[in-house]
Amino acid sequence: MTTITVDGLSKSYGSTAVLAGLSFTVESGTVFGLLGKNGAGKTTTINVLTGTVSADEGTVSVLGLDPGDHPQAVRERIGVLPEKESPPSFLTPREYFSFVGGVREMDTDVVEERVGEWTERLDFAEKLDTLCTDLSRGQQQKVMLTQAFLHEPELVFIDEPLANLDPVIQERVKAAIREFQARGTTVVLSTHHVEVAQELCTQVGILVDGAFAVECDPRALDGETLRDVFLRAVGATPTS
Ligand SMILES: Nc1ncnc2c1ncn2[C@@H]1O[C@H](COP(=O)(O)OP(=O)(O)OP(=O)(O)O)[C@@H](O)[C@H]1O
Repeated sequence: MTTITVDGLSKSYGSTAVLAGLSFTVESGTVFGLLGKNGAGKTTTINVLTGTVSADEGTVSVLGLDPGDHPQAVRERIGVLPEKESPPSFLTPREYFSFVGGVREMDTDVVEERVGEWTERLDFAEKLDTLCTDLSRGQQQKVMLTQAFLHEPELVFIDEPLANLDPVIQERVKAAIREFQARGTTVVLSTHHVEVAQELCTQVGILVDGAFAVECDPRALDGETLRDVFLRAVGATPTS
């Protein structure tokens, strides 16, 4: 089943063309990696797919819906961890998850059970009643990851999943992403960590000049690393 279809997507901010005829599809159960240099348009692509930024041209379908026409319906069915986002400073993680569970119309015992699973997985149970403003950057990232997966959506968008996390927790997040993928969840992640993308993703697209210069399955590279493919795609010379 196809979860995302993008056809001829273009987006400019004023005179700055960011996306120019971007086309791709994402099948269900894929971990799709969006790669590209700073400013290549990864966040813009995610924003269009999640209905927070409108497309100038092209057609976009997410879970069978056009996020430009039905942003709320799309957002109800997806999980998102946006770039540079922090949990509300004035709430504790427990209060925030309760709020998110309410918006997601989840039963309180289901929220509690999932929060229990995630706090154990990411090792932050002792911080559940600390104001988010007093959490470290990594602890805030743990809270944001938890909220993105809390309602176990069929599609999750994550901008830099491993940002600020220590190596132990990074491994646990990777394991969680693989576990959700095995259950059929589709994950779209944007990252600068090409080694992580090579490890986790079943499909990647490298954005150059507003479209994918390369689209590949990083598990099927012929004796090359994804880093080499990336450097070549963006016009830099791979190191040996
Ligand atoms: N709201 C906006 N108004 C004007 N320009 C914007 C806006 N949002 C993004 N841009 C510009 O669009 C381009 C693409 O930005 P975007 O955040 O999508 O890139 P990115 O690939 O996610 O970058 P990075 O890897 O640095 O996070 C950049 O040149 C950015 O300055």
